[in-house]
Amino acid sequence: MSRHNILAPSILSANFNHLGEDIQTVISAGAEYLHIDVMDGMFVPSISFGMPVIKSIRKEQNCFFDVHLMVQDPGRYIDDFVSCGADSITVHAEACTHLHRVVQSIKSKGVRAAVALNPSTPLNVLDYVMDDLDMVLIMTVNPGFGGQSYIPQMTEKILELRKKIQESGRNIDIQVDGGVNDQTIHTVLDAGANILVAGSAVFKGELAEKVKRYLNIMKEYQNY
Ligand SMILES: O=C(CO)[C@H](O)[C@H](O)COP(=O)(O)O
Ligand SMILES: [Co+2]
Repeated sequence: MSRHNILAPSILSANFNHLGEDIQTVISAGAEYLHIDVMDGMFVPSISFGMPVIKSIRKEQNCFFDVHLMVQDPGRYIDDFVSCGADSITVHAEACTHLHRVVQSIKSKGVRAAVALNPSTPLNVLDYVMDDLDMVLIMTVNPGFGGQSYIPQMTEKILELRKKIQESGRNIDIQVDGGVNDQTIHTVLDAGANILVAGSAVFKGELAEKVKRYLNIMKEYQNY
């Protein structure tokens, strides 16, 4: 079966002194998604950035904005993130009291809907929303910071999710986020992930070279 693999560099690890140029570099090198991490200091300990920053990037960028909301009760902000340019919105199952309602709200705005699961959250919390999802995000670190190490037990979770999706005949992307780098990229692709977030591995290196190298690796897994 043919699989569309996508690289999603996370700007959390970018140098904000020249953010616009660096985004252009990774997109020109072939990255299809730009991963945008919003943190509220409540759901996760850290605070990153919000709507004004995203709006400002959107003024100069047409690429696909993959917005990862690490925000408590994200249903309050769906309209705002759609208006500032999100193409896909990911909410955490753990942050939503009414997950089904929030997913419906994202879909009703005509953008892609995704749910993220923390490492300790089981896959079955998705059972009754799966039909409405375009993507599931398996967190391979505990959310909140860039530059953490991949949690090895998450490989089994990715495998299990890929099996579930295949058996159901659904067309849902599996995204992984956290600790994707030279050492772990083959592991997550082998397990069945097809959208790879990479923050520090891309932005702390030679940007274009890293993106191209990862895209070449991902091509090897197209017919998985
Ligand atoms: O959601 C995130 C953190 O919660 C980031 O997307 C993630 O950490 C990317 O950074 P790295 O690739 O360096 O692990
Ligand atoms: Co993220």
